[in-house]
Amino acid sequence: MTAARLTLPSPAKLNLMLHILGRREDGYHELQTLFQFLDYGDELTFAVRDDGAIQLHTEFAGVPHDSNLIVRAAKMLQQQSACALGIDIWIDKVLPMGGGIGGGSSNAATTLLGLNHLWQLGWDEDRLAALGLSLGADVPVFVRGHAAFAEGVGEKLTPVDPEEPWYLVLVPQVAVSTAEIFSDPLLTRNTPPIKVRPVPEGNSRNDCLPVVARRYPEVRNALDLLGKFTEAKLTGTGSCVFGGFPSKAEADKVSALLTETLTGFVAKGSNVSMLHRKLQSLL
Ligand SMILES: C[C@](O)(CO)[C@H](O)COP(=O)(O)OP(=O)(O)OC[C@H]1O[C@@H](n2ccc(N)nc2=O)[C@H](O)[C@@H]1O
Ligand SMILES: Nc1ncnc2c1ncn2[C@@H]1O[C@H](COP(=O)(O)OP(=O)(O)OP(=O)(O)O)[C@@H](O)[C@H]1O
Repeated sequence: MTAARLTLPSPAKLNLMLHILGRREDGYHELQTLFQFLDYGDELTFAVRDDGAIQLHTEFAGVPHDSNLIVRAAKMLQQQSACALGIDIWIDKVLPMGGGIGGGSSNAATTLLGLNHLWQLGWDEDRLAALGLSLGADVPVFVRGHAAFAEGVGEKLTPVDPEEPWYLVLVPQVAVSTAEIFSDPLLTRNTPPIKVRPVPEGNSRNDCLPVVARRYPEVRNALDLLGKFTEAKLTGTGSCVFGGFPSKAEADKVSALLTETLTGFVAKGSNVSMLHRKLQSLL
């Protein structure tokens, strides 16, 4: 019998590179990006209710429950599967919002996979990923749970296995709006598509970086600081900045230099998301 209560991780992601190829008629941008997970994230706890209600018990500053991706994912899955059960949800939120590390999208994916399990719906990954895409471009990769080269708006995924270094992720104290960056007239939108597979070395650029760095001095500072120790990169549309290190000790050493005004965390890169490792262990 399936347990009626479940705690699951909701990991962060990094975009190891991000190219913008063009803009579609609906305003969304065609991308090529490389996703890898971090062994670092939020934790969601779910408890089944039999009255059909969907209740999030943790308050989010600035995000009403009706627009929270956790609640939206749960309601959409309940509706589309015609499930009569409900759910109580709690979250231990550690991922910064508007940081480009996919917290909201990851929470939505953890909710979809957790409820599929607890409500015993038997939906396959294709169906859950398609539902996830309607909630956000980054949701499908979290549903699939494997590092991937992504195309389209992020939904055409090819699993890949890049190196898994330790990362130091800097968290500038500013939230960047993804929509605002994608609508900036100065954004580069005509990078030629990479046609060779696997993606050749040296394609580590993020096309959003010049626009984000121009708008946010906090992000510029973080890039300058980390750039003294390793190649410093922007994830997604920011605000987080990251760099890889061969060992935890080396990442920790740089992390120890951070001040109260610029914080960060050290985490291992992972090609199989910790959500999927946990779900696998339940089977
Ligand atoms: C930048 C990335 O984080 C890279 O992983 C993602 O592409 C963004 O994914 P996301 O946060 O799930 O984005 P969504 O919530 O789907 O979109 C937020 C807004 O960003 C813009 N947007 C997003 C993705 C994309 N490929 N093109 C866009 O133009 C759209 O204006 C959209 O209204
Ligand atoms: N469960 C949630 N967690 C975080 N943000 C949420 C959630 N639900 C809705 N949001 C909204 O989504 C916005 C983007 O949050 P998110 O944490 O996904 O940003 P991000 O890391 O920049 O994402 P991405 O890398 O996908 O662009 C938040 O500012 C918030 O308004």
